[in-house]
Amino acid sequence: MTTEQLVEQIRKKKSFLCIGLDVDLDKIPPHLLQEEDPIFAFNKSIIDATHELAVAYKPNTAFYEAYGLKGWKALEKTISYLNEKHPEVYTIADAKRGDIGNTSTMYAKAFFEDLGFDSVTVAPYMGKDSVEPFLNFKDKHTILLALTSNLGAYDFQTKDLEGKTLYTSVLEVSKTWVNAENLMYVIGATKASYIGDVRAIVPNSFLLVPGVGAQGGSLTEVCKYGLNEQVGLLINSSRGIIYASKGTDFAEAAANQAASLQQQMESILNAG
Ligand SMILES: O=C(O)c1cc(=O)[nH]c(=O)n1[C@@H]1O[C@H](COP(=O)(O)O)[C@@H](O)[C@H]1O
Repeated sequence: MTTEQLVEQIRKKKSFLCIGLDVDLDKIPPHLLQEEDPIFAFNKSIIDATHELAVAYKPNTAFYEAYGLKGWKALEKTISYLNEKHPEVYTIADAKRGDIGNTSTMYAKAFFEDLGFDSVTVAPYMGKDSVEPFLNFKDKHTILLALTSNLGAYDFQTKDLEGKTLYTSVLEVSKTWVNAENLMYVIGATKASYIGDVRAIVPNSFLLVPGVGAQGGSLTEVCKYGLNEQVGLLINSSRGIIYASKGTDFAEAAANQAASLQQQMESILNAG
């Protein structure tokens, strides 16, 4: 999906919500465990109940890899379901990959060609030649970790490196890479006060912002500093939406949580 198509969906749905499909068999409603594929059954119900409220879905691959072959099959079924039934929805493989060039090419093929995701999260640590193989794919986005939501972000990312912080270097340098227009950046919602500095460097880039909900980030604060002319934000919530109930009403409860965020987003967009 192109950036323009994503923006069109955001305007149409009045939402820049991304729902994280981080499926943990210990947390899903127990009655689903009797299904042949409980992970897919859970995802399908969540998607069916929320697809009009969200513009994107982000399965974090750890939650699928943890269940081996069964987990990977459930991931495949989930992305195929989204691509076939809801092609207007933007999809993110949260895999945080990145390696030497020929290996990154294979990662990119796995997520873009084999599975058919619109985007993948990538770590910038190994530099240009580890990221450009992802950027070579047309109409696909590479979402580079810049300033993450966790406490460990302060270990390296905000440290001074020749007069600038490491994360600002990541933003400045990556902007110069081949097909940099295919880049988006991860900025944690818990780091809202830094978003003004981020926007000074990448005013037009989309930011994927996880950390609203379970991690305590504020949607209003993120929007205050992060919105741009094309909206430019995808706000992710995983646990806060998908585990709203452990009962048979789990999909409805998830939809209520998603609707509450969508309504706040609509008011923010109307006010802008
Ligand atoms: O790349 C990510 O999506 C990500 C980056 C980051 O800085 N922080 C972060 O929480 N995430 C992911 O975003 C999701 C957040 O989930 P919740 O805290 O349950 O909403 C998880 O899949 C995380 O792995």
